[in-house]
Amino acid sequence: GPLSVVRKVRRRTLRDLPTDRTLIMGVVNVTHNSFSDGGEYLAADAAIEQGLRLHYAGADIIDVGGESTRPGAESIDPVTEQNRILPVIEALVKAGAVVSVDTMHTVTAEAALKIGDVIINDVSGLNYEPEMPELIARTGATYILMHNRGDSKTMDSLADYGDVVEDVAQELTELKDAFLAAGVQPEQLILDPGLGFAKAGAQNWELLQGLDRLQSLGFPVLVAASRKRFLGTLLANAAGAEPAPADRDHATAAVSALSALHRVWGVRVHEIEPSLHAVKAARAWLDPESAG
Ligand SMILES: Nc1nc2ncc(COP(=O)(O)O)nc2c(=O)[nH]1
Repeated sequence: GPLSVVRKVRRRTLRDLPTDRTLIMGVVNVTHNSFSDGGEYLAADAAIEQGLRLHYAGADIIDVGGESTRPGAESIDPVTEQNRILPVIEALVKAGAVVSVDTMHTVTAEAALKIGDVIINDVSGLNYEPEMPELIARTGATYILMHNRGDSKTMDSLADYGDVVEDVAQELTELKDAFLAAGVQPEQLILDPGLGFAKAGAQNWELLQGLDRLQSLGFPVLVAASRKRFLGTLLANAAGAEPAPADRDHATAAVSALSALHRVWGVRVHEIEPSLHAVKAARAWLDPESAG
């Protein structure tokens, strides 16, 4: 397997990462439909190889998720989720990667935190599990608060906003306040507008245009636009045919560059190099002395 090639390396945490540029979070979705054969073992092995590929391609963080968050996706039970992702998390932590765990389940987050200093990346929005704030407060883990409404089955029907930027800012503030009230320290929190979650088409672009408003809440912001449907819509050809997700990486890199120009904390992407080059160009644009 891939672990035979991994030397014993020092485990790394967020503190080892660059602070002068937007961070690159690579995506590893360990879901049975991510891999052609659907076999769990092969999914884990392939997921570890994919995670190592992204790590060696320069990803600062590897985001490991076991549950598809596509609109309408079936929710999976935490045990299935843990069986899928804990082996992958362990291998990547041992390889020296900084890992975030994409989970809505407190039990999965707790199990992952036993492996290492992982970031908890929770897409549930205001529907977070009641025990999550206490776990985050108790462990001191870094927690990504993402704006969402409803669940994978209802979120598309909940995309009604007065002013999407103001409404998302307000709902993220409610979420943030709930976690602070549970004893979570401000420096543990990262905010995320949840592009594609209870947002339709142009609302995603309005949120990107309103990035400064979200950053004015006083927390680092993660932008996760990579390969999403609203990019496909943008790139549709004259016949209305949209490029496949894997053909949206140039538009993704453009959004990464623009996000980095706004000094966002990080961008969550499926392909590393285009966005890594994009955020380095933005850093040089903002600070020519840093251009080497
Ligand atoms: N923090 C955060 N996590 C996420 N995880 C999965 C997806 C769904 O995208 P994918 O299925 O392409 O990974 N989007 C987000 C997101 O927007 N923000």
